[in-house]
Amino acid sequence: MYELKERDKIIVFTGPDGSGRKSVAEAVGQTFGMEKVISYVTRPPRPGEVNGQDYHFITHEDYREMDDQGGFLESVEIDGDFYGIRSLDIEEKLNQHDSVYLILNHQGASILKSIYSDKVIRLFLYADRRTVEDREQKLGLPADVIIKHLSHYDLEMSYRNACEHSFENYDLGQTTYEITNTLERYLQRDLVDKD
Ligand SMILES: Nc1ncnc2c1ncn2[C@@H]1O[C@H](COP(=O)(O)OP(=O)(O)OP(=O)(O)O)[C@@H](O)[C@H]1O
Ligand SMILES: Nc1nc2c(ncn2[C@@H]2O[C@H](COP(=O)(O)O)[C@@H](O)[C@H]2O)c(=O)[nH]1
Repeated sequence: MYELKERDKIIVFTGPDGSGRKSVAEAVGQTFGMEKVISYVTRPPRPGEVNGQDYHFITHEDYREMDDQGGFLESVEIDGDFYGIRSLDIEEKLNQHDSVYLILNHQGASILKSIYSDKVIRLFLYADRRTVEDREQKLGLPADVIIKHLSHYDLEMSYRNACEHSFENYDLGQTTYEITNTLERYLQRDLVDKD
């Protein structure tokens, strides 16, 4: 396990699919100059997804090989595919920055918390089921993907109280503002509040 520095923080965005984790994480990441740790996944890319940006898309064989070599800090199976975060990626990014962010389901969030305890801040985002379904339809996700995502909705929602902070996300600007203020307390970058 990589030994974290005093100031290091790992920010985990979690919550149901379609709650807006990616949108908020990207905005907040830019504000704080935080880099995203990109997951490895065995599922094929969806239209518009870019290898190395959204995920590292790899074969089941390559994933198994990396896993056998102890390459993953956390690894989970979701709907028949494997998703994992490589230990080396966290190490390399934290060598360059004091904080990184990840977007994980509740299992991944829980594993990271159990490894790095108070270095991990879990931010739970949510919106009601109908809203996340509408968003995913507007985004053009295939129907079978939306059905899979919605099948996890209740379980992901039940993780809310375990997280350090939770935010309903209906107004993207407002959510981003609230999360920025919350993270500033941990990251202490002396951001000026212009509102
Ligand atoms: N507050 C909001 N109001 C309206 N649309 C939003 C809001 N937040 C996010 N969205 C939109 O909802 C869609 C899903 O958002 P996003 O991809 O950020 O969610 P996610 O939680 O990362 O889900 P997924 O894992 O399915 O990508 C995107 O089209 C995004 O632009
Ligand atoms: N525990 C982990 N969860 C991950 C990881 N990478 C992504 N995810 C989450 O999986 C679901 C499904 O994602 P999709 O892109 O296939 O729809 C979603 O909630 C992601 O946030 C990971 O490395 N570990």
